[in-house]
Amino acid sequence: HVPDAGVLAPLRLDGYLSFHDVAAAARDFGNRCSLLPAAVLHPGSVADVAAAVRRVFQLGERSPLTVAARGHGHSLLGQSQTAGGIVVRMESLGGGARMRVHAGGAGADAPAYVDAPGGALWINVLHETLKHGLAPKSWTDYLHLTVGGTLSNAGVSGQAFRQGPQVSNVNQLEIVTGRGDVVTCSPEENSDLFYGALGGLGQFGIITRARIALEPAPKMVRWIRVLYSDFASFTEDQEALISAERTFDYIEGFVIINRTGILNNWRTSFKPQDPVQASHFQSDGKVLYCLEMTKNFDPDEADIMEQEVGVLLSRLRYIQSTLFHTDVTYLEFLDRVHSSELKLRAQGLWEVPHPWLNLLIPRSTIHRFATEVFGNILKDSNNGPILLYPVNRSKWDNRTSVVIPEEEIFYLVGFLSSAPSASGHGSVEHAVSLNDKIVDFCDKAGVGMKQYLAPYTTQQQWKAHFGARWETFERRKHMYDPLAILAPGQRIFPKASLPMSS
Ligand SMILES: Cc1cc2nc3c(=O)[nH]c(=O)nc-3n(C[C@H](O)[C@H](O)[C@H](O)COP(=O)(O)OP(=O)(O)OC[C@H]3O[C@@H](n4cnc5c(N)ncnc54)[C@H](O)[C@@H]3O)c2cc1C
Repeated sequence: HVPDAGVLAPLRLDGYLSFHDVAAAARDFGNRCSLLPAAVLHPGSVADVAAAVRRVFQLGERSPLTVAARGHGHSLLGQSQTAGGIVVRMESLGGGARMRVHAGGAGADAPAYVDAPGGALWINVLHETLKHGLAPKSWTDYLHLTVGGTLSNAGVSGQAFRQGPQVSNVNQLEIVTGRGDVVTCSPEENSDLFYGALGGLGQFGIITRARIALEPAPKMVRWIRVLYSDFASFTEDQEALISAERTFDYIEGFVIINRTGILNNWRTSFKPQDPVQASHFQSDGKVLYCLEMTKNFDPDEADIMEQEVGVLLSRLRYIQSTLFHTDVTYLEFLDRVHSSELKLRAQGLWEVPHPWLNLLIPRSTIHRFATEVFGNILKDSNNGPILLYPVNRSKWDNRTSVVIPEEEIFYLVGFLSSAPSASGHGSVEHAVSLNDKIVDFCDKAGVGMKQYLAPYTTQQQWKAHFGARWETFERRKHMYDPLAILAPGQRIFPKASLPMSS
């Protein structure tokens, strides 16, 4: 049943409604789910977004129409799609011309920020702010994602241990609610909606603008990798680094099980002496752990950076012959995954299915988790990079909708699998069966895991995910999107007349 999006036709829009590109809006990065919308709205203004949502709201609960904001469509399982509804192409409002950089003044009273459209790609926010010598503080590993898309999840990368996730670095939002109202919100004004929308999986409104905190942009980056064969030393060093006062500016880590093939190494453009490809280092088939760090520096003060890095490295217990580093610009470092994307695209390997699994594991159970997962479940193979790095809970604002483990330190563990073949080890089925084993282990062993970018398909699962926070999440839904019009692809609140799809 395809509902009639023609009900939007009488609207006077600054942009336009299209019907020919519905197939493209039924795809995402996960490439495992395809829900065909009735139409795609290319908004020319925030008023267009509000008018479309308001119209659907006015149709009432008997109308099956829903509205899905689509960022860059980098969801994994249809989260930015809608079956038979309206997809709002947020990138139409994402251009640099709509960005406003406020350079701020001296002192803490006038901090710098940028007002960026919800549909702006982070790479474009970076380009725009760099013109003023400024940059956002917290990132994702990949910048071709939208502001509204990552803020609806959390936005986590190697800066989060110090700066918090991206949702901790926003001062104000402009939101179109599920009633079609345009609301400005911040910690001081409409704070319930502000915190609800951050990590809110698009459930309470469409973010049309975000005020993002800025800092002076670093010029250069010393980018360092070292290897460990011992998991305990690897994680102890990571934890010591994220807890220290004077430390690196970015700290991540990854697990190296299978060192061959572009699909296992796509995540980075780290060039000069990539340890992942360093053939001279023999590990006898053992699992290796790579600690990745950066130190920002001004080329005029490279000596100071060298000294500081030397002191920091001297406290670590990595395998001494495996220290690799390179110096790149801040922009090159932040945009590092994009060059790999281009290589994969050239080989047709970017559009393959991506059965990713992202977990947040408390510090107290990370060893048990690693023993089972890397020693047993994934002993011989993996289908893509595996990230593993700690962050501190105190940097996450617990008033947002983001769900994280209870402990002060927890790990982000990302299994970024690709499934290039229809059967065998490279298939979706194989990757999903490994993911299921990992999740199953976590449940049975009481690991205290929470999923990030969770692909749950029933409200029961979501209730378990939110735990004690479910009541607040549900209350906010009734308040801001009472007809459950928005982001139906998250499968949290089915619109009354629509069956829950999986
Ligand atoms: C290669 C790659 C690397 C990644 N690296 C990281 C990483 O390092 N850290 C990290 O945290 N995440 C990472 N992600 C995940 C990323 O945060 C999610 O894919 C997220 O969905 C953002 O993608 P998007 O902007 O394309 O949004 P979409 O996938 O289009 O949308 C995501 C969800 O948000 C909703 N939405 C979209 N725009 C808005 C808006 N303006 N207002 C309200 N709701 C909206 C959609 O309806 C959907 O439910 C990565 C993803 C990929 C593909």
